[in-house]
Amino acid sequence: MTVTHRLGRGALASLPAASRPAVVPGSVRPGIVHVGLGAFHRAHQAVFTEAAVAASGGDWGIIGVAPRSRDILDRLRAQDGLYSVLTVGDGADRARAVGILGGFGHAAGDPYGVIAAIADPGVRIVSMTVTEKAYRLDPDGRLLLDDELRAQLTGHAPPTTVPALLVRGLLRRQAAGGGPLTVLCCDNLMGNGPRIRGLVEQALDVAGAQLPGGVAFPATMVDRIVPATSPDHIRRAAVALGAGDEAPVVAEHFSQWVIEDDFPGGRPAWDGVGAIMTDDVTAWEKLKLRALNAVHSACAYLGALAGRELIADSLEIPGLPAVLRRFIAEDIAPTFAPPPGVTVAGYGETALGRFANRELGHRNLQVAMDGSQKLPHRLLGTIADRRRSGATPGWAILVLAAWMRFARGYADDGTPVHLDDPLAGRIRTALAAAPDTAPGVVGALLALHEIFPPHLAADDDLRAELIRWYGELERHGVEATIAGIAR
Ligand SMILES: NC(=O)c1ccc[n+]([C@@H]2O[C@H](COP(=O)([O-])OP(=O)(O)OC[C@H]3O[C@@H](n4cnc5c(N)ncnc54)[C@H](O)[C@@H]3O)[C@@H](O)[C@H]2O)c1
Ligand SMILES: O=P(O)(O)OC[C@@H](O)[C@@H](O)[C@H](O)[C@H](O)CO
Repeated sequence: MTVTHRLGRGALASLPAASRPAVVPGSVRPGIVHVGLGAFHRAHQAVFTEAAVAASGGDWGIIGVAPRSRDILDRLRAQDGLYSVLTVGDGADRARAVGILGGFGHAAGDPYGVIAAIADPGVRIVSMTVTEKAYRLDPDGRLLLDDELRAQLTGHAPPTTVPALLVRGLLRRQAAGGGPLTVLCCDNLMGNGPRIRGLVEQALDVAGAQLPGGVAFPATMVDRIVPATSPDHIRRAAVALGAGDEAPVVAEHFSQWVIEDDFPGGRPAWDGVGAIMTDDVTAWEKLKLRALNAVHSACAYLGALAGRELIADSLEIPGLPAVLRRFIAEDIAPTFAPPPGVTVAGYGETALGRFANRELGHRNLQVAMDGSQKLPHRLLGTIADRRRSGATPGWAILVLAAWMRFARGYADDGTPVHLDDPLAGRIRTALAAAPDTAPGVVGALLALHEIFPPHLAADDDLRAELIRWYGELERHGVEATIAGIAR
């Protein structure tokens, strides 16, 4: 099929009825500023919000802010803010346009425009999906200050970073009498609400100010697998939509959102379209980060070392699904009580089924990215909790050993693998100064206090088990190590 025209308001009438947006683009007044206009927001919060506005109304259009590159803004502006979500996984591609984006901002190019949007009284929610590293927090939630950030927070440099946008935006809003506001972090961080509240309080302190009244920071658990869009996805979206789209996102059918209901300025009727509103999201967060994200990381590091490209390929390593099931049942499940009506094993099984969705094309190297920022939230809590109970969580430690092998920068066959991580420099320096042996690598990486809390770094049993697994992976490679466990 040849697609001759591009998505935009003018193309809507020609789209199949099931592919048209639920709201007319530009027709909903903005009530949300969202920072981080990446793939995930466009396939998750934007979709929930559009459905909620279509069903129940409300001025909840979204102003999408790109923090750094303006590429996505150019693509979306050329399409009147429209883009499509390509849903894959059951053999039939489906694409539907989304029209809830009603304005744009660019933090790197026009930070004061973003701050003005945050201060606008019509805006009552500022949400974010900017990846773990953008918050500049250490694993204990301490703000990592440098001269540049300090200058941004105190108003001596343009506020282009996430902490500075939040702080300068809140102060401007307070000065303008902007009214109550909810700051909603939709990143995969444990305790994301309180963590961002702590970030804002520390950053305000540097700015010589205090948290204004009427600002809430609910925690939330977000879940939908949304890989980076590939050229093949762009081609398939155009075919499914019947119009060219330069900004589609690809996603699985599954989508889940659990949110603490603390919105002093109001919120869209997300609960009417499938979101779960709750008083306490902790059990959901632990379930998701420990029984889904950590298992995802396990697939990514073990699979990348074994030379597998996709998450779905990793699951084809003989014996790996069985090892992952034992990781979930023996190490993860004992560490928390799941939400009522959910079992950790059942949830983990569903996650494994979702990871096997080959149509997503989710690359191991994408999930493996930023391990230093992700592992504390998804893996180290499990290890710490099991160690506190006197247990040695062997499967979790195998995953950590796989990350350590991966951090060296080579797959099992000696092919270089790219370490894409904000601490890559620190990691390389630490490894270069240590012997390239199991005890040398494990010792050098455990000493990175930006990743490992002192009680784990000083745990001799953990270290010994890490060295044992690292040695197995070094001697035999991933495939033979996993096969040996299965025997
Ligand atoms: N993609 C998913 O499957 C998924 C699922 C659940 C949660 N999430 C959360 O959403 C986040 C983003 O995922 P995505 O798929 O949209 O990724 P993406 O790569 O498409 O977008 C990342 C966004 O973060 C911004 N960003 C990256 N580094 C930054 C920095 N240092 N400072 C400021 N902004 C920065 C980018 O500009 C971009 O807007 C994830 O890190 C995760 O916390 C993603
Ligand atoms: O998005 P990240 O980079 O925090 O982690 C990579 C994946 O584990 C993650 O994106 C999952 O796909 C997602 O969390 C599923 O909801």
